[in-house]
Amino acid sequence: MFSAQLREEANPVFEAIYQHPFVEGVANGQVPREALIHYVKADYEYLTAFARIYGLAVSKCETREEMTFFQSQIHFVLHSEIHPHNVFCKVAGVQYEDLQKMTPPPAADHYIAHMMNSAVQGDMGELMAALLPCPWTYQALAAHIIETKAPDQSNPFLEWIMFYANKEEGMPDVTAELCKRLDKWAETAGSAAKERARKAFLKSCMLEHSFWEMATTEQDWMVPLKKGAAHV
Ligand SMILES: Cc1ncc(CO)c(N)n1
Repeated sequence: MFSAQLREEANPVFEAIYQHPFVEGVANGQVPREALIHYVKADYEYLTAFARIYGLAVSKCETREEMTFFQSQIHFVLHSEIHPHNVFCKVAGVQYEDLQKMTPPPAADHYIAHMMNSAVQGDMGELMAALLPCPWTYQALAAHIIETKAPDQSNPFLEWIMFYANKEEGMPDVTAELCKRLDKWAETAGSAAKERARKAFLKSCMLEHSFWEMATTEQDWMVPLKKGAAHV
């Protein structure tokens, strides 16, 4: 299966994500407050972009069944994913509303631009391949935390972990859905198209890792502008 091949090739990136200090901090129930805040600020912008990209996906669908899937994902990103953000806000002791106006730092900006580019320039396979590491790496890292740490109520991130591990009632398995659709696409796609999808997938995996690093180091643009001014 195409998706299984991609997953195999990306394995070093998945392993690096499991070992990233931010992810280990979630596993151990301790992440620096500033890193949590930086993450939520950037991820709010990232998920807004993600919803737009799912909108572009809707515009490329051939069938209503596909449209229904992507529109349900828009709803998931805009509404359900508020929950894990609120878990981080609660631990950091901040109001979610106060974190909703960031200019995405370079790594987040790069990831957003890569997904947008794949959606605009690519076919449906490339688009899905660029989007897939988002649910897949989170589901995998959450499953890895459960397996290795068996977190309980003493971990303040427990609900975050359970959310992304897909342990909540009625949660759709987005990773499985996207894999199924990507594999179906790959059955008839040519080798050049599959190569573009492969590259888009691997780059998104790398950018997932960069995103954790961006949060941990509180990455920002190099030159500060006047306070409150947005970067271009
Ligand atoms: C950067 C990033 N990747 C994946 C997810 C999971 O949806 C998220 N919220 N943010």
